[in-house]
Amino acid sequence: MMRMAEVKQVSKNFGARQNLVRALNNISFKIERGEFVGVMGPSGAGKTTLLNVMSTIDQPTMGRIYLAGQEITTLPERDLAEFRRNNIGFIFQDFNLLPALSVRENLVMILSMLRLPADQVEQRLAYFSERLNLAELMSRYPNELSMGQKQRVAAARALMTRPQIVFADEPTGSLDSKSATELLQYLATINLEDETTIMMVTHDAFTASYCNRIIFIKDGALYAEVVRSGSRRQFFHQIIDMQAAIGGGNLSDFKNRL
Ligand SMILES: Nc1ncnc2c1ncn2[C@@H]1O[C@H](COP(=O)(O)OP(=O)(O)OP(=O)(O)O)[C@@H](O)[C@H]1O
Repeated sequence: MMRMAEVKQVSKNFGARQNLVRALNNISFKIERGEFVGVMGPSGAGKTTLLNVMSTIDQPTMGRIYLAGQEITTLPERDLAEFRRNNIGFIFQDFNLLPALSVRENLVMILSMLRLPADQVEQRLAYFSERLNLAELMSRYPNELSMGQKQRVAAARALMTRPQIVFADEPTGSLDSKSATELLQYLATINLEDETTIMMVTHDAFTASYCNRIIFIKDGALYAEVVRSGSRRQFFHQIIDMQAAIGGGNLSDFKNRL
């Protein structure tokens, strides 16, 4: 297997002196090509920070990060923009759809940056429109979409460029359970069929059970890993058990208030 990502002794601090927050504390791990990795842990553990530094949105305070064999922590901004465009897909909570453009135009704009021939643009639009059930939404504008519909458009936009790695932050957070399951099945399919590597932050054990491996972080450091070996149902229960062990989740928040 080829290495898709490597995080080497990465730390990220916010603020200074008495306001210093160590969001990531000397964390190291690897992701192989084709893995579907979940990131879980209590609120404030550093999950989003980890996703941001790995996806080139933010810079670590210390340490090195490699994506697809390229060290991204030393790339100048100009090269980073191109690296991002060619290699990375983002499915984030604020959908970043351009309000003045229709859904179709939002999607075409992403593809036009890849300078694909027109027939391939149409082909990909058709493929993703069908996969993510967007046909009826194509001529609408973002403010005419529900949260779940926006999330589907955002997912299509992230996947259309056929990135090597997709970073997703709570990608099913705004979806009803049927749409959430569909999106997860779709992510699992492109992970299997296209060997797209996926790294996904989630609080939800059901969502996480679609991954092959879960990295649990606590206080900015690696706490444990759970690798799927049996059925998704068994994996789901392993994830629940680890969530209980790590604490600080919703359940313990609830208990603390009793
Ligand atoms: N821009 C920032 N400035 C200051 N502190 C920050 C900033 N971003 C994050 N932090 C702090 O860093 C720590 C890690 O935050 P992060 O958002 O990565 O956690 P998380 O695990 O994603 O949490 P949640 O599950 O609640 O979304 C927290 O203590 C947070 O308050």
